Amino acid sequence: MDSPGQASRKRSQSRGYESSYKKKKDKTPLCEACDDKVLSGKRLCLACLKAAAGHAEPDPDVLSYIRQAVSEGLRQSERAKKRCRSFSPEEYADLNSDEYAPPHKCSSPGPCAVALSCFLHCHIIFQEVSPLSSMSKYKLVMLRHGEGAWNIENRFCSWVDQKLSADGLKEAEMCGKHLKSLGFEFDVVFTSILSRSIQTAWLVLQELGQEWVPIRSSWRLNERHYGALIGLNRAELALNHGEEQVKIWRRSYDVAPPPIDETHPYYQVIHTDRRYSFCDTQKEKLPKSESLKHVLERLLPYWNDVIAPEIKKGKNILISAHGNSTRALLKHLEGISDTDIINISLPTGVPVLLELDEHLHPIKPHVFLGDQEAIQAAIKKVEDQGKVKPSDN
Ligand SMILES: O=C(O)[C@@H](COP(=O)(O)O)OP(=O)(O)O
Repeated sequence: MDSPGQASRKRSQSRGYESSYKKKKDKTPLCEACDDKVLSGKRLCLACLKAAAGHAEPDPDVLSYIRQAVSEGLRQSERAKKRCRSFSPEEYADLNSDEYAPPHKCSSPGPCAVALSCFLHCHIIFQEVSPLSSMSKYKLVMLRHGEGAWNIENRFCSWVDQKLSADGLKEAEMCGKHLKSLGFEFDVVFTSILSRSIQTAWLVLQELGQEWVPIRSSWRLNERHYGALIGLNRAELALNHGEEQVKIWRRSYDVAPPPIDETHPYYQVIHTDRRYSFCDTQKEKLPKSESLKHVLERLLPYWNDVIAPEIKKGKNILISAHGNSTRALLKHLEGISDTDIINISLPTGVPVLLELDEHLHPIKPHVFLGDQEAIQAAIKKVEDQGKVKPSDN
């Protein structure tokens, strides 16, 4: 007797992928990759889900289904995530999720294996089903600069032009070495106009032996303007305003901190800085405080008009920017929801790889390159910056 996987393989092979994919549009309760019964409210039967996750030998038809579902799922991320959350505990148990614990912090409220049905947040499907990688047309590497002097002091640095710390210099060099070991070659590097992002780009290119690669800098890739919070210590703010408020200021999508005004100790330093005289926006119109939404709004024209066309020409791009400008771009490209973006923090000096199809839609979730355990620890450290220090209690 055929196993469920074999049965589904035979059925989908005899029928062809096209017809099974069309079923999705008819909203039939059958598996979208074969004719088997689906798990309640799911798009695939258990056999196909397992095959997709690498539990069983992947079926070419299932793979080709997943390829399309991935790009559609990413475009319709809100809908896909709702499905993900409706996975029942029995279904989850059946998928033997322990074995497939995610290598990253998944924002799904349940165990990450639930994401098997939404093709969005879980790396498993994408990492284990290797043929998917052949869909990648462009590889975009993004980077939060190496540690800056004020990162160590736990102060909001934002538009204050701090240089890299000694560790930050090492992080940038290590990042370059790592990218070299992976064989990356860049054609253009984009940075903000803040020194820490430019210095990081220099060091990365130096380690790669690609110093000749042009660097293009724009204020539109600058870190978020943190308004009146600039220069303040996050842990002290958490003590005075509560950790929740600090998290809202740092990670919410559409809440901007109070604006900076002329009485602020760093107002003159920032707003009379010569570099802002040559932006594509009048100096007076530059922000005095920004939410992540504002960052995305000022970054998008640069992405659409300058960066994306370079990628489409086939150039390999590195973006050496900041925690929040990178988060904004990731949110846009991956269709991350306003609520899920709250749970994403980026460590310093760690390259983030995003593989894109010809329309610049990601074909799988972003991946942090490097030692996953160390990266998770670094992310936690960034998150903890907004908490009260035990000794301050
Ligand atoms: O402005 C800053 O201090 C940090 C971000 O701070 P958080 O959003 O992590 O609090 O930006 P970056 O170091 O990436 O330039």
